[in-house]
Amino acid sequence: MTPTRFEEKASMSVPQDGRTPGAHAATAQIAARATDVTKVYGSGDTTVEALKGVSLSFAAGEFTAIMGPSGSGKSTLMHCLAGLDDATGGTVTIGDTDLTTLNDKDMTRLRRDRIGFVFQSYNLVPTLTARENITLPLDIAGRELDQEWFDTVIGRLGLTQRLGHRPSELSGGQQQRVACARALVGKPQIIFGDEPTGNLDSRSSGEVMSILRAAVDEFGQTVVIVTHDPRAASWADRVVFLADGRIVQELQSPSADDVYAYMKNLDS
Ligand SMILES: Nc1ncnc2c1ncn2[C@@H]1O[C@H](COP(=O)(O)OP(=O)(O)OP(=O)(O)O)[C@@H](O)[C@H]1O
Repeated sequence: MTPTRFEEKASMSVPQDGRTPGAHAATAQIAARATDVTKVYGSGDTTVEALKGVSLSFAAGEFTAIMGPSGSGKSTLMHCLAGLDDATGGTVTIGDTDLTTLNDKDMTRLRRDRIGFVFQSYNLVPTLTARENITLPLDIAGRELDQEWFDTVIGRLGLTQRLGHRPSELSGGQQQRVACARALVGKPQIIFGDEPTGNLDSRSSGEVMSILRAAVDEFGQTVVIVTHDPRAASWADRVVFLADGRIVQELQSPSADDVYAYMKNLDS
């Protein structure tokens, strides 16, 4: 991503938590960083080296897609970045916070307050309405809802008429939009998506990707997703490819065809 493009995006972003777009561009350059991250599962004969020294930075206001063959370490990397799993070696930072220094309580608080998640399986609470699902993380944290921001997000996601519905009364695409709203309303520094379009048809998939794109372009957030879908990846500013636990390539603003061609190359 060129600096010009970043500055353009930062100037369009909505101020958050008192930050101005200018300050966003000037100070919050790196939203997350992995430095020489390793991850080993098991021991002895069953040892699996899932990550073999991954170093990667995520600029604030940037949209990154992580791709690679099955078993290449994508989910492991995302889980380590998001504090859902511990790295075996190396460091992971969210903003200025080194995750390896946090105890369980502080880690839970960081995940709750500074990270948004969108999962393939939506992870909505079936007994709660869409509105209750969206505000649940804030309710648990005892944080006040920013009603204006809530209305902006809900309007942008086309959920205004669906807030009273339970997940079973919503389509898959609508459920994933509720999950996106849940990730956005708390204004987290960074949103992680683990195959957020994995269960969706191409239309719903496009809707969800356009929302994540808007989270970056209009709301100034940072988004990192894991995906197998070249079309989904083409919404990102850059696509990072993993193979066998290592980063093997990065493409800047690729088309779906570029991504597809590189994946074929990687498979062969
Ligand atoms: N809990 C675990 N215990 C042991 N091995 C694991 C565990 N989780 C992942 N692995 C192994 O680590 C490697 C990387 O797995 P990971 O799920 O990160 O890959 P991935 O690229 O996300 O794959 P996929 O695209 O199939 O979801 C694989 O060899 C996998 O079998």
